[in-house]
Amino acid sequence: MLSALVARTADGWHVLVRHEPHDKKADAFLIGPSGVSAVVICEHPPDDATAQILLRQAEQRCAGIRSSRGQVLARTAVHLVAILPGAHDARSDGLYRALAEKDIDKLFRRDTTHLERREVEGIAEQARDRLPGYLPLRVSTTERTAEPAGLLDVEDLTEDQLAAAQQRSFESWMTFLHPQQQAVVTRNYNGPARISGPAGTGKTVVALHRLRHLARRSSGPLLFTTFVRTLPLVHQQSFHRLAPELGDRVEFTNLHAWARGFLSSRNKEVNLDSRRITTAFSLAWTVHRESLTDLEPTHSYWETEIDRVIKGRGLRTLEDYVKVTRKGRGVRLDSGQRERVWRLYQTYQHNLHDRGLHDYNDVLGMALTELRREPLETPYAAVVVDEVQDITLLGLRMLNELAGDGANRLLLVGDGQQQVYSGGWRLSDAGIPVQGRGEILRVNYRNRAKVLEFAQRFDATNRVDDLDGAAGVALRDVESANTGGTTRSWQGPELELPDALSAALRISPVPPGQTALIVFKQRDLDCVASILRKADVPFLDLKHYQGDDDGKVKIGTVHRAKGLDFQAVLVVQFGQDDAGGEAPEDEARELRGRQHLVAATRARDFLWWGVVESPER
Ligand SMILES: Nc1ncnc2c1ncn2[C@@H]1O[C@H](COP(=O)(O)OP(=O)(O)OP(=O)(O)O)[C@@H](O)[C@H]1O
Repeated sequence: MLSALVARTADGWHVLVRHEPHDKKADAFLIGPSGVSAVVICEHPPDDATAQILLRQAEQRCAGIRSSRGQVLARTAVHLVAILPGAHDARSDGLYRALAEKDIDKLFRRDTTHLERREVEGIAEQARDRLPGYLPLRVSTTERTAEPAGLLDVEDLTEDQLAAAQQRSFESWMTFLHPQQQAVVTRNYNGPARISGPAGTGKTVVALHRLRHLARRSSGPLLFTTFVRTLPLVHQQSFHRLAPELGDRVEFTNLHAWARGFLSSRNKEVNLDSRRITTAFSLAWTVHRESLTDLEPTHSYWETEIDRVIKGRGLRTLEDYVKVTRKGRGVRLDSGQRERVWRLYQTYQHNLHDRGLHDYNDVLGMALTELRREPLETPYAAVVVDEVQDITLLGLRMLNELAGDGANRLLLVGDGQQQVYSGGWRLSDAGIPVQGRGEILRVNYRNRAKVLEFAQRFDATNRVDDLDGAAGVALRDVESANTGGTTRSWQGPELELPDALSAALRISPVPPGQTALIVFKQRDLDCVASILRKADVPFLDLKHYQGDDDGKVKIGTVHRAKGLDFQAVLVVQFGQDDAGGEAPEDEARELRGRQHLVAATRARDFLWWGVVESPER
């Protein structure tokens, strides 16, 4: 059995085998481009207590292994694998991956590799010192046949390949973490906790490792959720690679889908129809337009007021609305003016009710009420919320109720600087106390230096909030972990945009499948989609993106792109009125700055920024 593992050393894997068998220690350690695995070979699958001991031992033995960049081997990156020689089939149990002998090849699958050769060599060398009692075994190098699978020899690389190899190290987060990231992954929080920090500092990476850490120490389901529909699916793919043994124990779903599924499980009917909701609002606007246009003529400003302030904060009475601080809203309203807005809200509510409709806030409100009436039968061991800055206060209250009280149950991850919707709150407004349990990550790992420098120009000088009213860290103050990168700018009339985009795709060193084209409004998306179609460039709307590399350029608005990253990003900004142009100028400018910052920080290596001079279409 071990010989099957040792045979892989010809392909650049390292195997360290115990001198003497011991039922509470791993039989071998396997180190390769997929990371580090402690391997036990046993007739029967280990029970939980034994698996926990094996895992802890392996984690402790490997603790302190470092990468050449000074990162530490994540405790959560050590896998436990049980090989069952007699079994026909084996099921993973959450603590370890179980494999029948015939399935051993799964350990070496190329799609699980994420470390470069020098990183593997570095780990193996340090592991030898940390694993007394284990002997490194190798097949003789003369038996070496093929080039190591998934590994590259630096001397043999052309410049292009070298660039490609550098990209791959972006996945090393599956094995190596910054010491601060590592600390947050395993820290014990005696209540709700919060991770904030500027774009690209690894907040999601930490959240995924933490999920694995918590799953290893608990039973029952765990939940990862965000506001954006497709984001959880993309992160789910990464998580399955990080923690294949956990199968579906961690649920990845967006907030509203979760709420709807939950309500349906309680036989509560939800009637959510975006088109009809818009009509309900438009009809209300027709009635109240005259009383509000002197304050602000664009109806979407008031639509946002209802969505993010009145309903989003769960306000029930005019008295509450008069008292509330409308953080981030540009139009100041005295109590008489708020009364006028309230009437618009009441008519809108009336219209929804008449049509038997629910809007997005209603769904969250209903789920909150239902959870308060009767909590989940099987509570989540932990709830992790990503991109929390764009969730409404009502959504936060629901999540807090869902997670329940207790240590390590609720983790909120976000960055106030990346808020792409208007309206603001503090976590304490939702009754979520995080004092003493707030972490700020400060090292940007995603963006190459030139890209980061470009993105920092969108960093407003305003004070950055840590999501709870205290000072946070802005993108301009982030430490950069990468060098290099390329940025290009273009400005011209719309007529020349097709040629400019084609040229951008041509000069980009990155394949189309790793490239995203980001705009700021839905109508701009239609425009760039039509350009790509005419140029025969295959593309996929980010609405349907689930993390696969299908060779197509991904296109979408910044609202869809947030939380994601791509090797190359092309941004098309139409004129100066891109973001939330409906709001009064200060608010619009701030929102626009944040949206630009989010768009620019999606790029890892190559960023092209195009400004279309004439917005007329
Ligand atoms: N420890 C690490 N080692 C190597 N790369 C890392 C590490 N942590 C993060 N990264 C890289 O940085 C990228 C960004 O990480 P992540 O998405 O977790 O950041 P974020 O703070 O959530 O970003 P944003 O707020 O912009 O969505 C990852 O895709 C990964 O490539």
